[in-house]
Amino acid sequence: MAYEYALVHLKFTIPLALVLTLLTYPIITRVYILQIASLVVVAFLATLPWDAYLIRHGVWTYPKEAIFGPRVWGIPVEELFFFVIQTYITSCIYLLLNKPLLHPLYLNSQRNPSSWVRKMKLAGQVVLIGLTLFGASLIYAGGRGTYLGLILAWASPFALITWTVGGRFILSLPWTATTLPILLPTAYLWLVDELALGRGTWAIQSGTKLELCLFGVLEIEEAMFFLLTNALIVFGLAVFDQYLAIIFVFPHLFPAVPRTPTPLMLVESRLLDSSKFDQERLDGIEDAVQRLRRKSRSFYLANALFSGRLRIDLILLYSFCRLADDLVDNATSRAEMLSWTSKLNKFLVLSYKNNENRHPKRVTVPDRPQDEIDTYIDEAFPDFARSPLRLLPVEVLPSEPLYLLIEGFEMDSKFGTDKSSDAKFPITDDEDLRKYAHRVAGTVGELCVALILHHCDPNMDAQRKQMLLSAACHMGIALQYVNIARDIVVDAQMGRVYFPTTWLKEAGLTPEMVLERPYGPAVAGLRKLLLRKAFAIYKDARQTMRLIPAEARGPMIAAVETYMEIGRVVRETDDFTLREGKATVPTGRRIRTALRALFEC
Ligand SMILES: CC(C)=CCC/C(C)=C/CC/C(C)=C/CC/C(C)=C/[C@@H]1[C@@H](COP(=O)(O)OP(=O)(O)O)[C@]1(C)CC/C=C(\C)CC/C=C(\C)CCC=C(C)C
Repeated sequence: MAYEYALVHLKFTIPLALVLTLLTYPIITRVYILQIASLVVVAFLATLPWDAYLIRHGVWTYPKEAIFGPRVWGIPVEELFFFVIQTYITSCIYLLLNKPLLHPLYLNSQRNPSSWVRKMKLAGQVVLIGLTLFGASLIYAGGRGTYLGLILAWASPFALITWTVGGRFILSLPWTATTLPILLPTAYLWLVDELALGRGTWAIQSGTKLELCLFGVLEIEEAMFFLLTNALIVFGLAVFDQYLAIIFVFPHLFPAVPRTPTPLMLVESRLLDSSKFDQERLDGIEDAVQRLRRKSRSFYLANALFSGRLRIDLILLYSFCRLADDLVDNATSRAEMLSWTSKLNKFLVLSYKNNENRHPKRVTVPDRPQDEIDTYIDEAFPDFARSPLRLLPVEVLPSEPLYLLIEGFEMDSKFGTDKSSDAKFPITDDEDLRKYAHRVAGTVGELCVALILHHCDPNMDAQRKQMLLSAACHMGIALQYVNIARDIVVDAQMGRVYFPTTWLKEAGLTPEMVLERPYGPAVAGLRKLLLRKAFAIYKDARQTMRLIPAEARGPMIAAVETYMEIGRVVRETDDFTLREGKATVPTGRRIRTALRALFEC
């Protein structure tokens, strides 16, 4: 029996902790490890004296034969371990449920809280003050309310502090990010507690408890203990995430953020007046996330795997790329296409010419004077284009790939031009195809790597950096080939045929024939040829992804693999189905692909 309590850990808490470790391992970051570690220390120090008091006053008792002996301040080491493992379990569940969220999007409640948020925050404070006073009164009265009083009088003040500091943010998060990570571990630990109480592993001394059970032999006080302590853990993590979100999302407030924000930065973030928040930036990031969600399931899923400022900058880069591509694709004439590419080029010229000017302005507060670039954006672009342009992180992106990206769109503008010129189908041979793919996608890979290096390893040696940039460029080409292979029908409807004219000739086709009938055995053969090339390029570049800095490696591999899965689906899909338009990867397969990528990297 000496190991009865230890067996509770071996059977119930440690296995769950191991499973959660496996699940969170691919997405956990250094920042999050520090968050959990800090919380474990706080939980340990806050619980130790309280626990020792309960044991010294006989509220909690442990049969000698249930524990294997060593105690700290009279607390069995198995109990001390419980503080740690409960905090760890609840923290991992919180991480898994919060990872998909981009926490900066929930900062609006700091500056413009809804009346509901205000009222609920106040209500929470009133309830927690009430619980504290009620707990104190139960302790004062002594007797059967003692245990419940000790729980309430100890946990409620800590909950009141975290709720006061983070209540608006907590209330603005989805309930799946706050209530669920409280209830799931609480329910699990209720069951564990009920079993342990039933087996006599530990006991609550009669005369100190209300003799009420939630179910079975689970005392109401024990149920309240686990509910309140898990709420404390989640509130604490949410407060951390609130301050981290402020640090990561406002470069004008925190221009240089180390890979792990310092405690001083967290304090600065806490003391910041929310009037200094750049609301235009928050709204622009929200707009970018919606654009990502609407336009790319692959990259929307993958983006959730990234963290910190890198995640935000990748979303902003995507938003710019997608905006530029849509402006050109939605144009109704070549002249309009070229008008957009010309305006985008001028935007880049102004941004990079004024980069030094832009840089200070980009880091100033939102009421910055309209500068040359902002004025140009307002004059030359529609409303929906303004935030993707304004928020492009030009200060950390090389300009050349962006200019080449626009050149790629200029190649798109040649499709469908006047019948006489052969420019009607600008992809005449393999070289044109490769050049086009390099411009619209290889450049994107280079830009992604530039962001990764800036945020994760700014001092990477030149040779390794060059290897990454080259591989990223090739990987972008591979993804573009997949995109073309999938979108033959869709592209034909836009008057575009990306198969090189030389390929078509060899297959006995002309571009006009593909426009007329973008399916059938000959087209399927060309699609297979293009996918073979895509996977050959992918295979070479894929090896180099191991050089990506660790915290971005898994997520980036997941982004690439979920996109290449489109190519695998297209390879498996019969021509008739493809005729109906884009082949898509079922969400479950997409998620499995991303998880496999995360666990294999
Ligand atoms: C996680 C995250 C948010 C990543 C963002 C990646 C990014 C910035 C993508 C922008 C893609 C884009 C819209 C480019 C404009 C031109 C275009 C449309 C290119 C085609 C993309 C398709 O995007 P989307 O899914 O929105 O459109 P469809 O629904 O498919 O029509 C392309 C297929 C090219 C995409 C190319 C890349 C994302 C670069 C790939 C390379 C890397 C990520 C680098 C990998 C690193 C190494 C070392 C190999």
